[in-house]
Amino acid sequence: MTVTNDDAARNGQETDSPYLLRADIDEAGYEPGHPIVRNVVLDVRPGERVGLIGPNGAGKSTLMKGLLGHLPHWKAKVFWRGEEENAARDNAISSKIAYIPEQPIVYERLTLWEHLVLAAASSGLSEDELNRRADRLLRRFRLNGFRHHYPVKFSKGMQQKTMLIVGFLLKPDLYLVDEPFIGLDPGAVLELIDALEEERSRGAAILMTTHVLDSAERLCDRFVLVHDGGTAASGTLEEIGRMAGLGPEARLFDCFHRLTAVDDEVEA
Ligand SMILES: Nc1ncnc2c1ncn2[C@@H]1O[C@H](COP(=O)(O)OP(=O)(O)OP(=O)(O)O)[C@@H](O)[C@H]1O
Repeated sequence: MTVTNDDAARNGQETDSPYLLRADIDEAGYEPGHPIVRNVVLDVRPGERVGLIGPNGAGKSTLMKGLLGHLPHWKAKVFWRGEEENAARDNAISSKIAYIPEQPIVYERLTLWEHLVLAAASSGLSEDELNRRADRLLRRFRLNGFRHHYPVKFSKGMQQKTMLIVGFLLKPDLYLVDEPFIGLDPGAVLELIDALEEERSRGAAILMTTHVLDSAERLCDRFVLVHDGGTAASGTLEEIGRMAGLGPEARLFDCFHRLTAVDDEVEA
């Protein structure tokens, strides 16, 4: 089933764009001729939280890699505040984005504090600002006692918190967050939701993938559902509920199942 609100808006001729980021993606994949997803529009306004959802293997992480300029096959027009990004400028928008990957990536020989110093240096953050922001984040995510420990020896959840702290430290315009909830303890999930809400009220936008649909429903203003190599639905929960034929009160979980239902019967 394919229902989308975006078809009329695919010409990319925007002026005075309300969007912080808008990507009209023709094809995204790992080799030419084998796109993983086609014809997807991803857009996010300042202060908006958009949930990118879809079944395993639908291409959510692939789309995020494309936005970051890390994908070998990427046929897309990307607009930042209405201005088209020049593909020749590699990673042109990545300096405005904090990417929090699904699999934590930590440097083997750096302590947690050294990770923060490195991130601060690469984005021109002053020492005072680093100390002030880092102190609050380390306390918030309960890693204050681990400043001088090596994240490579942390648990998965602690490594994930390290990635979150590095991302929040930089206060970017846009957060790309790939499956933030799995692996965090319940207290950390609440802190994450609060931290994202603080960032949203500052005007930062959030594009996140997740399978934790009750948290997504609570947090996100709008959703893009990727399935079968394209956009299966996009809009607010109310709009998606209507598209799924479930009405405006529908839960995201039920919409997801309705819109991604497999036609073929599973053989016994
Ligand atoms: N480095 C790669 N090279 C080739 N194919 C890849 C690579 N990474 C992912 N894929 C393929 O791209 C498809 C989409 O993968 P992707 O990780 O984007 O899915 P996803 O929607 O994020 O899934 P999940 O919900 O399981 O995290 C899958 O078929 C996967 O096998």
